[in-house]
Amino acid sequence: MKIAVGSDHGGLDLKTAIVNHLEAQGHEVIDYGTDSSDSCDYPLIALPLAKDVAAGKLPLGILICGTGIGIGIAANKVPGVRAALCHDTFSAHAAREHNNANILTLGQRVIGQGLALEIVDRFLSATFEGGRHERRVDEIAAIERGEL
Ligand SMILES: O=C(CO)[C@H](O)[C@H](O)COP(=O)(O)O
Repeated sequence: MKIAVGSDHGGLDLKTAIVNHLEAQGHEVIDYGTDSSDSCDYPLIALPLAKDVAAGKLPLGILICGTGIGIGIAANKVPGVRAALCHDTFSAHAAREHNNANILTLGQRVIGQGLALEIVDRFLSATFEGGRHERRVDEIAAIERGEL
């Protein structure tokens, strides 16, 4: 699978671990930066990745900052993005199965690397269940379009 990955300085170490993990599994990783530990601004990392995921250029993305919160808030400003902050494996698969989340966000300063990699695996291996959940996701899209 082709997967978009990005982080600010607060998520760089975890991003590197996730990139290595995904490539070892045979995924193609598109890295949106950052590439150094210099301080940078997470909205500017989130935006290009979120736009590409929303446009369907990549099916799924992973964004990391210190908490996973700011970078997720920024990504969710892009219509069509459903970014989910998941720090447990149940939420990781439910985010795909129920919410059709297309971006996973993680906080490097919140959870350990081992759990983070398990969360990534559960997020990527889950699939959207549709049905009643599709109606709800469609309602979210209608809110974005100003129709609700
Ligand atoms: O978690 C984050 C946003 O939600 C950022 O990574 C965090 O705010 C960066 O903090 P600092 O500039 O002090 O390293």
